[in-house]
Amino acid sequence: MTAPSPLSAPPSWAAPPFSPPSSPPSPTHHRQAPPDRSSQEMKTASLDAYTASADTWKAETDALHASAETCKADADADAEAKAKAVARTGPGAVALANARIEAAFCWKVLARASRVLAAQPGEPSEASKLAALNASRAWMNGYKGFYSSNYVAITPKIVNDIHKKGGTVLGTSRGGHDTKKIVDNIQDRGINQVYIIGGDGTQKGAYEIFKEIRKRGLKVAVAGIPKTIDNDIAIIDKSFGFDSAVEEAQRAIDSAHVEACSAENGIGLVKLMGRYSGFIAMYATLASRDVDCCLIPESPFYMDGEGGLLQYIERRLKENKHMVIVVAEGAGQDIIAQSIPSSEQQDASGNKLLLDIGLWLTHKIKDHFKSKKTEMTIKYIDPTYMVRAIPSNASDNVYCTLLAHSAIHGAMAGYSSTIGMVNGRHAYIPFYRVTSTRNKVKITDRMWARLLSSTNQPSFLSQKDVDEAREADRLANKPPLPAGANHNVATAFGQSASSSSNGEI
Ligand SMILES: Nc1ncnc2c1ncn2[C@@H]1O[C@H](COP(=O)(O)OP(=O)(O)OP(=O)(O)O)[C@@H](O)[C@H]1O
Ligand SMILES: O=P(O)(O)OC[C@H]1O[C@](O)(CO)[C@@H](O)[C@@H]1O
Repeated sequence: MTAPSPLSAPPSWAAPPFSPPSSPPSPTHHRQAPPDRSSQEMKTASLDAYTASADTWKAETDALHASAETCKADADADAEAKAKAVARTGPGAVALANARIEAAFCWKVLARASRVLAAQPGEPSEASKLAALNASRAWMNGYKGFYSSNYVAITPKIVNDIHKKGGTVLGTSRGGHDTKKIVDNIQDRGINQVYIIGGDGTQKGAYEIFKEIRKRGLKVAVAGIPKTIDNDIAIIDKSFGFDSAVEEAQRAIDSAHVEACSAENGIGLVKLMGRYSGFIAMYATLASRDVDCCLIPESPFYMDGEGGLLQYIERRLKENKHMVIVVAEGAGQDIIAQSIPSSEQQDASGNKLLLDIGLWLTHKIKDHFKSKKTEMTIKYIDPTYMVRAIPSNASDNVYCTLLAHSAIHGAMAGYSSTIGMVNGRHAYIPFYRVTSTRNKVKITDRMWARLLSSTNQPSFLSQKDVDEAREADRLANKPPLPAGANHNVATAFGQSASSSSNGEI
């Protein structure tokens, strides 16, 4: 499809074509009339002369205008031909075609919207164009909002200061992703761009919507915007919300440190969110520098015996008289399952519910020191939703703005993808790359080594564990093959596969 045809009439902002003044300009000099002719004759003669010259001017101007139009048309045709030539050969062929489809489609939408809004045929007026573009809508309370409640119109005024509030003005929910109902709603309402904001599960839901839209041949761009405090979304450097959560988690660790220092053999124990990844615990520990032990799901540990956690706690209290332990909520699930039958319960989205490692550790440590008849005081802090309910910080506010800009640019050009920062640059990432694996802390990477040197904790790992972890990382980061990839692509893909820089920020 070619780019939308230029407007038939010049755009309203174009200056009207020059036209000479209807009444001849007053002469800039006064000639003395000869005494023998009547002044009226003279006036008529001079008026005729000016009218004739004005007509000449108009004719010349019209001719100039006509040639300008011709030149412009030639220039447009030339540019179009050049663009086509580039598009046929250059890598931008798909992007240009998409852009044209999108642009043509947008004009149609705008024209339709203007007819509705301004009840007038023909090209959209400026006001109706603006109104149509402003017809942004938000579906409330997550995916089920597409079909269980009406949308709300959002305007610049409504969203003006939402970045200063915690939580989400759109509301959220788990479960309720009915792909058919969602896409039916999108199709029935003539929506051509959908922006979906959320964590790894949300991105998976966005991918399902994209596949259904593609199957139906709809011209709808789907933009997935990653947002979760867990930072567990693959490929991207970090997720929006992560920095704010780390900042708040550090405050909980500071409180645990104060309490631990205020008691004989005081232990401050903090449990932090992050679901099955330990990024919040790792980065809050590095930020705080008052932590003696950080336990995350990705780094197994054991309690008893030589090199175990209880032995380390005893040693640390002897050295320092107090200590701070940070535990990610997903850590130690294998150990707890040995004493508490794993519930296998799930939330509405299918996420496995975690057993409470914080309470379990608190009781285990208390029982241990009681059995040793050693004085010890443990203060357990579980900030839970406080880490998530805070307004986003400055770093996340800027990141969020850039994500929004990138998402809109991509959707307006017709792309469907997850948007995110990869190695410091914003990128459009195919949904299947983001949804095929989860971002987890790599305990063989430098960042975890930096943590171990910061806390001086034992790695709780044998060489066998480290080798197994390296192999698991390698396999987890081998990019999945695109659907239907042939042998050559598979080989090429295998060669180009490089481990993503997850976990390093
Ligand atoms: N594989 C999937 N296919 C379709 N929809 C999914 C899938 N996984 C999750 N969803 C839907 O995406 C929405 C959000 O998922 P979930 O509750 O797991 O939160 P999330 O996006 O992972 O965010 P967070 O990790 O911060 O909790 C839910 O409505 C859920 O039903
Ligand atoms: O809000 P809910 O359903 O209690 O879920 C809590 C989970 O959500 C998150 O905050 C974000 O995924 C996790 O860190 C946490 O485990």
